[in-house]
This record gives sequence, structure tokens and C-alpha cells, in this order.
Amino acid sequence: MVIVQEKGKKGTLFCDRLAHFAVLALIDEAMLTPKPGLVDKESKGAHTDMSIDLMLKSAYALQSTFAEMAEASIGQFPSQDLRVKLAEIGRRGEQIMFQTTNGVNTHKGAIWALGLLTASAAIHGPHVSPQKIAQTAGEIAKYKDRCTSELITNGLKVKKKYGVSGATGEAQLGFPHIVHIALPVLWRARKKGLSETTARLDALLSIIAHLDDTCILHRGGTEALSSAKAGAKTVLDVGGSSSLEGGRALIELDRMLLSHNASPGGCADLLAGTLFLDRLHGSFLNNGGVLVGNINF
Ligand SMILES: CC(C)(COP(=O)(O)OP(=O)(O)OC[C@H]1O[C@@H](n2cnc3c(N)ncnc32)[C@H](O)[C@@H]1O)[C@@H](O)C(=O)NCCC(=O)NCCS
Ligand SMILES: Nc1ncnc2c1ncn2[C@@H]1O[C@H](COP(=O)(O)OP(=O)(O)OP(=O)(O)O)[C@@H](O)[C@H]1O
Repeated sequence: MVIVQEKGKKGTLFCDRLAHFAVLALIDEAMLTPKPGLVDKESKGAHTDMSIDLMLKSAYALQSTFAEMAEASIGQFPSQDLRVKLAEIGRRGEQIMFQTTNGVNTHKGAIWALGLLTASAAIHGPHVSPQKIAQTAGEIAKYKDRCTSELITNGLKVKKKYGVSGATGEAQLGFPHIVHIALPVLWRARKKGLSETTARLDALLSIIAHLDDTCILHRGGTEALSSAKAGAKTVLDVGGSSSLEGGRALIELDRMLLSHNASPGGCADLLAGTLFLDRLHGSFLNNGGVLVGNINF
């Protein structure tokens, strides 16, 4: 593994840039419209306690959390110590989010996924593929969370009830839904000349079609999850979100999710992770090996 050993001013600039990319990924995800069941520019989806303004406020408030995660990881290898440090920063990030939103869970799953990816990107520096960054993020996630709280979360309940692996399992496997599903769909759609919104929506739908999302399971059970997977697959099979039939199927998927009061929040987190890795990769490629932000390792 190639490890970036840059501390000091250069390293701090790089960490700030990574944190900025993480925040931008959250903003891009929130602004993407129309998303089924989720908060976007036109709808609150299944979330009566959220709004687009709240999502953006929460995203901006997390810049320092992601910067701290990057700072803690630069010059390090995945290790138990690093896992403990990141968990501590992550929990403080959750507090910042809850203070910012008056107790609404806008980005808990996203702090987890983007936190691990940001930490891994800081370990590697910009010369590394999205696949490698996701794989190292998985290695960090495999270390035990020694400070785990006594709280029984929705995710834990659902994982026990339905035997799925949830947000932890996805991370420990190196984010397969980002690397093997969403990024290829995003890049293929752009290559075909589809609009950026279409490419992102199709990437989100490709995740919904495959992921065991504990948000959907918690609110709507297995019926909602299998209908969500089938509905998203239909949109893609009939031509994607920009086609006439696909657009109709997308509206149908949104209606179905709302009828279960269900939302693919975990899928949205993984879309944010996809957009983070995509931006990092694009920024590096488009600048002859210099990550925008003037750090050239
Ligand atoms: C692992 C986390 C997400 C807790 O997960 P848990 O399964 O207990 O469920 P909880 O209901 O609290 O949140 C799960 C969230 O993950 C997302 N999610 C749901 N399903 C999936 C899935 N299959 N894949 C990815 N994300 C998913 C959703 O946004 C959901 O709301 C995390 O919050 C955590 O452990 N935090 C502790 C701090 C920490 O270790 N941070 C490290 C930062 S690097
Ligand atoms: N655009 C979005 N709209 C809604 N949720 C999103 C969006 N983007 C990401 N999410 C993720 O969805 C999760 C919120 O889902 P949800 O409200 O179902 O969680 P919960 O608090 O566990 O459940 P409940 O509200 O049923 O108690 C957040 O942790 C967040 O990471």
C-alpha cells in the first residue's frame, strides 16, 4: 500500500480539500431531483421532519468532521487505533449534526460512509483509484468499534430481524454497491452523452435495485424493500430516468415508497460516496495529476 506521508501545511490543505469534496458530495446528493422517497429540491419524500434547507445546513456543518477524519488518517495505515480515533470523530460529527438540525437524523449514515472514504483517501493521496480507496475504507471498517454505545439503533433491530448486514457490512466489503454498480452506471451514462442529472439518477436507481437498505426495511419491511428493488430495476430496464417510460416508472416508484412511508436513505448515502470518489478521480485526471487545491504529491 502506498501511504501519503505529508503532514504539515501541505497535508492540511489536502485534508481541507478532501473534506470540501465530502461536503460537496452531500450537497450534490441532496440537490439531485427528482429522487424517489428522499428529500430533494421539490419534495421532502417520506421525511416530514426534513427539508432541502436542513439537508444543506447539515452538510455544511460537517466540513470540520471530515477534515478531522482526514487529518487523523494522513500518514497512517488502517489499524485498531485509527478505527477508534475515527469512531470518536464520527460520534462528535453526529452530535454536530443533531445540534445543527435540532435532533433530526439528516446524515448519520452519510457520516459513516463518507467518513471512511475520506479517511482512506487521506491515507492514499490522489494517485489512487476509487476501487483502492473503497477497499482501504473497508479495511478500516473491519476493525472493532470498541466504544460502541448501548443504544439499540434502527439498523441493529432490522439487521437482527431480517439477517441483513446494513451500513457496517457494506463498508466492510469495500463498498461494492459504489465500486461495482453505481460508478460504472454513472460513467457509462456520461459516455452515452446523457445529462449529469440523468447519470446521477440512474446511478442512484442502480443502487436501489440491489441494496438491502435498512432505512427501507425499518419503515416498510421486506415488502417495501422488494418493491423498491423491482421498481428501480423497471426504471432502468425501460430506458432509464430520462426516457418517457422510465420517467413514468420513477413516479410510480416514488408513489410506492411513500405509500409505505419508506425512504432509500442508505442508497442516498452510497450515492454521495459515489459522487465523492467520482469528483476525486475527475479532479485528479483533469489536472494532470494535481488534485484541485494545489497539492501535488
Ligand atoms: C455504522 C453506523 C451507520 C450505525 O449503523 P446501524 O446499523 O447501527 O444503523 P443506524 O440505523 O443507526 O444507521 C444506519 C444508516 O446507514 C445507512 N444505511 C442503511 N442501510 C445501508 C446499507 N445497506 N449500506 C449502506 N448504508 C446503509 C442509512 O442512512 C441508515 O440510516 C454508524 O452510525 C456508526 O457506527 N457510527 C459510530 C461512529 C463511527 O464508528 N464512526 C466511524 C466514522 S469513520
Ligand atoms: N436526501 C436524503 N433524504 C433523506 N435521507 C437521506 C438523504 N440522504 C441521506 N439520507 C440518509 O437517510 C438517513 C435517514 O433516514 P431515516 O429518517 O429513515 O433514519 P432513522 O432516523 O434511522 O429512522 P426514523 O426517522 O424512521 O426513526 C440518514 O442517516 C441519512 O444519512
